[in-house]
Amino acid sequence: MSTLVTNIGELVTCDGTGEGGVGARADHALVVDAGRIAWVGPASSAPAADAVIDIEGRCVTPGFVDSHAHLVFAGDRSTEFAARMAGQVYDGGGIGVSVAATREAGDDHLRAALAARLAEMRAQGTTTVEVKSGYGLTVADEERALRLAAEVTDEVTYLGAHVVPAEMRDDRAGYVELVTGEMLAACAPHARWVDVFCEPHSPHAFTGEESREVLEAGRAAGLGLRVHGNQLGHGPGVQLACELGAASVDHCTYLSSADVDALVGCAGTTTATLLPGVEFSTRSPWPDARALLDAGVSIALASDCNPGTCYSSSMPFVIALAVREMGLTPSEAVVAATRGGARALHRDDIGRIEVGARADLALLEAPNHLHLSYRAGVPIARALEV
Ligand SMILES: N=CN[C@@H](CCC(=O)O)C(=O)O
Ligand SMILES: [Zn+2]
Repeated sequence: MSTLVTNIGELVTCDGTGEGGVGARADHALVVDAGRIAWVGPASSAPAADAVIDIEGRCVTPGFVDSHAHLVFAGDRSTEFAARMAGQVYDGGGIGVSVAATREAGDDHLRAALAARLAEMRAQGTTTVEVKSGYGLTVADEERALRLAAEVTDEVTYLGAHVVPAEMRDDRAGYVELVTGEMLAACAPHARWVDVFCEPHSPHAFTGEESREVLEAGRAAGLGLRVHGNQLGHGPGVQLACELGAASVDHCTYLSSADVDALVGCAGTTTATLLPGVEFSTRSPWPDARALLDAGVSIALASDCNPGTCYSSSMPFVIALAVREMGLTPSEAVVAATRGGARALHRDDIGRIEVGARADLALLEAPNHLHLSYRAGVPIARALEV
């Protein structure tokens, strides 16, 4: 069955044309057939279809592609957030609190919590989300998290190397061996990606050499690579991600000029995924997204929704922060949250509204996409059901 979506005041195609590549078109329409975009053009020349949706002059964008989220967890760390707002520094230690609560939780509880978080995201315009494990850290608990994640998304990431769990603190090498051996074997069948928290500034996370072991083992098991890098200070994460051909290196809060050069050099493969909700929730410095874009780095914006460093699932919030604090124009921020996220997942069927792409759409209660940052905090975006 075909559906004509018409009377779109502004259609944001993210097709690479126009300011920031946003490809905004006035008075457009599109046709959806079998879940794909079958036609795009001026509303006045739209073909007939089996059904019609009148958008009444509002704005339609690609659904947001949230390429970094940790959604399988139990427990609450709001007091940790409050302590940080009072000056406490984040070092990854709180992850252990979520690990303990998640191990305790039953499958039904975790499944329901995951579904609620996904519904919250969809209600704010997100139509694709990557989901990581990382709060289990035993073979059975990591396998369970990935199995649950695979029930709701194709973008599933094995993050057994989130931190060294408390019970193995005195045997880091043993934990890396587990992550790259038995745990990987149990988890790889459920996952598309492997990720590692490469952070020498955290006593809980992994060094550059440990991270390399994790990534190389994941790649040998057929997984694509992602890296948490350069979050808490300067470090090897970005260089490692570029060297190994990771799809994405995420955070990039502290970058040297050599890191930026490396990201420019690997922009065809590796996207720098910026997570401004984390800078907001940890009182960290803002990455200079403007400088990265001007240098030729491939950038994306994602929520990093997680119980520790950013318990916000809102891509509009991320867009507003990137505009207000990181130097992106409103158009560039929308592109980074859609087509940029798709690039970070090595996908070209999402994040854009062009013939052949998936019909994953967001509707704005607004005449144009500038309102996403102009009306920060107002719930104007939602996924459009076609
Ligand atoms: N930095 C590592 N992992 C998460 C935080 C996890 C947590 O604190 O629970 C992040 O992306 O910021
Ligand atoms: Zn993360």
